[in-house]
Amino acid sequence: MVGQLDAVAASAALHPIRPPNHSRGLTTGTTPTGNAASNIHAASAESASEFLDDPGLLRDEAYVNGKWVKAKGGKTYEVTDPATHVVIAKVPSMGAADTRGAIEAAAAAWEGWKQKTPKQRGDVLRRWYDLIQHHTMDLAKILTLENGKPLAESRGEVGYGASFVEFYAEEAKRAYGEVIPSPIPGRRLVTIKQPVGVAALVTPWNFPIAMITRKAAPALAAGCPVVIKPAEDTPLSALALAELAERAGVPPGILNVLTCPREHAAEVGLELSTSLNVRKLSFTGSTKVGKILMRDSASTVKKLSLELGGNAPLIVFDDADIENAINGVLAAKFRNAGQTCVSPNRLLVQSRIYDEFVSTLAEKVANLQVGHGLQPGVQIGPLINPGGLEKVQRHVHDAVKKGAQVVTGGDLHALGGTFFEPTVLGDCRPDMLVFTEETFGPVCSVFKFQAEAEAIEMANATPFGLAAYVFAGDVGKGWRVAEAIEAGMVGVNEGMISTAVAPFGGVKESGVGREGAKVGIDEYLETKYLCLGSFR
Ligand SMILES: NC(=O)c1ccc[n+]([C@@H]2O[C@H](COP(=O)([O-])OP(=O)(O)OC[C@H]3O[C@@H](n4cnc5c(N)ncnc54)[C@H](O)[C@@H]3O)[C@@H](O)[C@H]2O)c1
Ligand SMILES: O=CCCC(=O)O
Repeated sequence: MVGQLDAVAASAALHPIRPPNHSRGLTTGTTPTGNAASNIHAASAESASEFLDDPGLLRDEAYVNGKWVKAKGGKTYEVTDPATHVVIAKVPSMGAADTRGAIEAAAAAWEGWKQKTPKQRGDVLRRWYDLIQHHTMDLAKILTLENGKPLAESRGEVGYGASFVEFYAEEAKRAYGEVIPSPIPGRRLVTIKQPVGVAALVTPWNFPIAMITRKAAPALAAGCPVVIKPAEDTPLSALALAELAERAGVPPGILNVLTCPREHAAEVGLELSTSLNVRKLSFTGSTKVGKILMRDSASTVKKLSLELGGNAPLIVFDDADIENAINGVLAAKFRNAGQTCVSPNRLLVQSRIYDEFVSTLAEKVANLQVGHGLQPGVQIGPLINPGGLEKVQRHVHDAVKKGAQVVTGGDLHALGGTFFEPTVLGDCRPDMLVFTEETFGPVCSVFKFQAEAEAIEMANATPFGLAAYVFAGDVGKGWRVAEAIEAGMVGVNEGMISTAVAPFGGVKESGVGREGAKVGIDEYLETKYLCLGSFR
């Protein structure tokens, strides 16, 4: 089946980096240096069968109703390695008609899945979890190949993604209802939880495994079939997950994966959001697309979860443990080269420690190793695509033009392509794009503040409210500021806050609903109230 895919997948990792044409001339400094990274020979394998322990995980067809299928029109589109721009696979270019087919399959399969006991569904999820864990290394390689993040990070993401499957395998059994004391004699009032129905899951490229499992695991546990539309850049991780779901015994029609290029995303999204058969839509991605899906879903009044963009503040008070704060920044900011929705976007540092903080941070940032994610020791991979690079360049350019100081980095990396230098910008101000928009790249923008109230005001001066971070020696102050910040999640003296057992989500234009934790399964359940009369 894999055929040609074997060769391209492996050769991608052996290919020199080439700059995308339109990355030239966008920065204030040097332009890409062509194949300066021609020393990248990250994979020693000659073919995917050597590259992967289990080549069967590399699928180049979509998965609908328990079958591996092509697009109805027979067309495909190319998936590329963002580090080399080499084509690593061609997958079905699906559209509205394919989407309708997948929704119908899911709707038809629903009854059988709903009728299984929660324990039976949990057992299937447990097998899926075991398989994901068993194939960690292969899944991580596929992830790095299509997303670009360092292999160690990909392994971390596979573990993180698997933890949602494990959590909801257990949680399936705990979808409890309630017995409500009746205010009227002779009645008994109870609630039961029931699966909402077919769930459409639209996911981004930055965490191609974890963003799927964070949605699919609670949906399946609750008794909902899913139709997954992964991001166009990273369909291979989704297809590998579907392969493992099939092996785990997920019945036909219960988990479907549609692949489509960016130009078909709107028609697929419209079909998912307007279909009467789809009763739940869960989306992770930009606020712009989230608003479109929210608007279109109104026509069928769907249950919605939206995990959208952020613009996280990270506040460092002058009594903070500076080393801990810098480690927090490094951990939170540079995950996936800064392309993480909870990455701190605005570092707000109190004036007394500002200079020391900026110079120590810049020293560490300058030492981060940039390269192909499959190369040992690499800490920062490429940006996902030329569009992502252009945004980072535009933000840095705007900041410098308005008076920011480039303390380290600030330009395209010598590797060329979509690699950008890990950067620290000092003297940033609120009129800059780095303050008003999410940069989504390896850029630390540092702002100075004098007083606590000013820091809170700056932190909240955004329509977004996903994550925030506070570093303070005085725990009372850390708590007080955490309460005052408008965000769904706050790390206090901690930069790594994500875990399957805690609720993940935002306020304001960062979204609605929560994923993970025990509340995550409620997003796929309806509460039904039963009033039993005639009790004597
Ligand atoms: N809150 C979170 O949990 C979270 C997680 C990851 C990314 N994000 C946000 O996502 C953004 C970057 O990711 P992105 O570029 O993939 O976002 P995006 O919104 O462009 O794409 C996300 C998904 O939506 C699809 N899509 C695009 N247009 C669509 C349409 N009209 N209808 C239906 N689907 C459509 C894409 O194909 C992809 O699968 C950032 O703003 C980031 O903060 C948020
Ligand atoms: O980028 C979005 C998800 C990141 C996370 O779950 O920590």
